[in-house]
Amino acid sequence: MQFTLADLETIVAARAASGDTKASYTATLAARGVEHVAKKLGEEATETVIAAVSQDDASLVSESADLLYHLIVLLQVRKVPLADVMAELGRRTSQSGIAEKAARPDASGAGTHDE
Ligand SMILES: N=c1c2ncn([C@@H]3O[C@H](COP(=O)(O)OP(=O)(O)OP(=O)(O)O)[C@@H](O)[C@H]3O)c2ncn1[C@@H]1O[C@H](COP(=O)(O)O)[C@@H](O)[C@H]1O
Repeated sequence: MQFTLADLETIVAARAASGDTKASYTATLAARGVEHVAKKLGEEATETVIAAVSQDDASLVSESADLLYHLIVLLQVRKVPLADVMAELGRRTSQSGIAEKAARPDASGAGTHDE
């Protein structure tokens, strides 16, 4: 069976709850709080961007895994279930991203999706 983000969320929740900062990187991150985890997530996002534009596929896969892991830890520290994120993504499948952006209250009708 394929490993899923929900499986990772279960592992991360258990490791964060363990408080075992000697044995668990997750526990170390969680103990340092949301601001530290958010900073790490930003660093991993930057490393993923660099891999995307200038490194090979293996590097992009590795940096993407780091990015998703740190996002799961951030959600855990904020006590936001991954299921809430998946439900939001599921809700969005009812329309295209372009239609969604045009329907926003602040949409001016000008501009493109790249802005
Ligand atoms: N998927 C991951 C995962 N991806 C990345 N990392 C860690 O994220 C860190 C990123 O490296 P960096 O160089 O950016 O950070 P660092 O310099 O090591 O750390 P800082 O001092 O900067 O905080 C490394 O220590 C990686 O080992 C992960 N650590 C844990 N997991 C998963 O979480 C599970 C539990 O891990 P522990 O909590 O460590 O038991 C593991 O079995 C994995 O399934």
